[in-house]
Amino acid sequence: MCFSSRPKLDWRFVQRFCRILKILFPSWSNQSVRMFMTLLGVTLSVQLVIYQVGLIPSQFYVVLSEKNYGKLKNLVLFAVMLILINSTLKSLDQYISSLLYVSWRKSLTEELHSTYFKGRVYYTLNVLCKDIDNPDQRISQDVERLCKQMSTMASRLLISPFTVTYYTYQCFNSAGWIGFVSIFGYFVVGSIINKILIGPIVSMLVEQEKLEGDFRFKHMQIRVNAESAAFYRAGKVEHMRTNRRLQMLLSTQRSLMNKELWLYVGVNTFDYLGSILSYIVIAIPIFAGDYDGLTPGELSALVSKNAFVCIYLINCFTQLIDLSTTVSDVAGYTTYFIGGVGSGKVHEPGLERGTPEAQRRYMSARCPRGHWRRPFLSFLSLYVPADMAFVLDRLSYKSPVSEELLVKDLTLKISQGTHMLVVGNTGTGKTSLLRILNGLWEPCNGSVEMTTCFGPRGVLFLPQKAYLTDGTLREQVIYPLKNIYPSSGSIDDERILKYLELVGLSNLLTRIGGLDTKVDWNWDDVLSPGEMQRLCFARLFYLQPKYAVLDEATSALTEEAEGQLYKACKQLGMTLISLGHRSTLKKHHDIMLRLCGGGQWELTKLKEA
Ligand SMILES: Nc1ncnc2c1ncn2[C@@H]1O[C@H](COP(=O)(O)OP(=O)(O)OP(=O)(O)O)[C@@H](O)[C@H]1O
Repeated sequence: MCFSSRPKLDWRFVQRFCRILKILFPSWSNQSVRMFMTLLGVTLSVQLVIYQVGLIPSQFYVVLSEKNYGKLKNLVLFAVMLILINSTLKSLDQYISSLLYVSWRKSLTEELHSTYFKGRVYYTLNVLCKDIDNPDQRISQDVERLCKQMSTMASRLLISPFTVTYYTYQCFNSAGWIGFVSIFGYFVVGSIINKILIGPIVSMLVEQEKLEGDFRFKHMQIRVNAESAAFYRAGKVEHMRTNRRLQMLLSTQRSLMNKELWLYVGVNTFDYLGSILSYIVIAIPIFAGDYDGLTPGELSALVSKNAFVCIYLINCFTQLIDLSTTVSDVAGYTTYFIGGVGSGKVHEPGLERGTPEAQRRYMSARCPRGHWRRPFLSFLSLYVPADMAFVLDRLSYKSPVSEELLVKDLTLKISQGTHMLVVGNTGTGKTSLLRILNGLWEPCNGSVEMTTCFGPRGVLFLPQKAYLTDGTLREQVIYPLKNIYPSSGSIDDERILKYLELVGLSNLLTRIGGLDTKVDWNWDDVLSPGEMQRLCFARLFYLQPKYAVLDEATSALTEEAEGQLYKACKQLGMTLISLGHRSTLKKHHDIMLRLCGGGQWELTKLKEA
């Protein structure tokens, strides 16, 4: 599922929001539910205390007009006590809200992570499906904002029906039905104006979020490629380009602020008119003579109480309006992303083939040897012998953005012991063939079947860009395994050291200070491209797959080093499928697949069997 339209407040939105609620409250016994219930209790108590605090000024009017010293003393003590209780409860409310925020952020982010890293969703979202901008920002920043907003607003929203009913009743008591109707009418008018003013702001907020992400991404791009940029002495151009992104962001922010100005005028007018309205609604029964029998002190107390009740009722309504703004602003887009991605229904080419069985096998790295294996994608009804890695049948494929076929009707079997070299001009689709074999892209026609598993003892891909993750040297070597072998395993240490030596990186160990030394640098910044490629080969030797697919994996090495590494691969029993431009690669392979462009290809023998 790729996202193609902007978020709307519709039925789909409600469904997605419910999905989020399910993640936040997975079961009744869940810690979040308990915390939320406590928060609800505390918020309710705060409301009760606030009501008492709100009545204090009116009581002061009475006591002061009576000049009663004894009552004044008691009232002061009562007021101080209420204020202490109020501040304690409010602080508790804030504290529980913060805890709830952390707990919700954990649940929501972990849920998103589990979908994002499932299969190859992260690849699909970042490379193939461009309809979601900056997924990283959605996961890190938007989730944070949504959880913060919800933890502060949710409990208040839930108790708002009670507070609204109670204060409506109080307002009706002191100012009659005119008071209640005027305030309700005022709220309706305020909401309509608010809705009109907020309309253009929502879409602009979404745009601003996108530009914010783009600006941050530009800085990240420079951070990751600082050395390359420095070689080009690209400071000036990068300065200009980064400033351009900043300008775009700031100009959107400025337009947003211009539009927000009218919203602020509306909101502030609404707030201050509300306080005057409270006096107008009490003025009506006073002028009508309903309270003629009251003393000036009692009348002041009534006006004060009525002002508090009316203003608080307006405040309750204002909170509801604020919440609708929050929902359409932050939650709108975030829910769109979280509800959509979190549902785990992002279309992912090849996932059917790789998941869940293949993924499990890939990560657990326990591929049985010497068995007949069931194909992942069963276009053949027969079982395929275990000495075969891929069966391609009239396979045609193209790039996702083009209609032109890169390769047409390719039929081929890749079997154990037959090393294959794939060559061809730039852009003829060599790496794309690997994407198809790996299930990252879908073929247009024909079929491709992987008849062995991913990972150790199956197939391992070394991509064109050597990828080093964060972590220790050991973690680089055992990648993508997580912790199959305990870090204290000495046998494992011996193997790792042996392979580091074999690829000519023993000095790295001395430099870093050990296999498990924690590093805080980015490996890409401290290793040369050749060292990175060598480290990837150490990884390959450590994992010892039956089939190694190498995409220009030796391009940064000398021919001599390349020869040594290929020899070591073969000694370890690997069958090689290589992509590359160097003619020296031919001698390490048995067959050669040449991609000629325009869908054409040819297969030739390099060595006699
Ligand atoms: N993610 C992508 N989205 C759209 N088009 C892509 C994507 N990746 C690659 N392409 C396009 O697909 C075509 C084949 O690319 P591929 O990477 O397979 O080339 P190649 O033969 O490996 O080239 P090289 O020898 O330079 O590595 C190219 O035209 C490329 O621009």
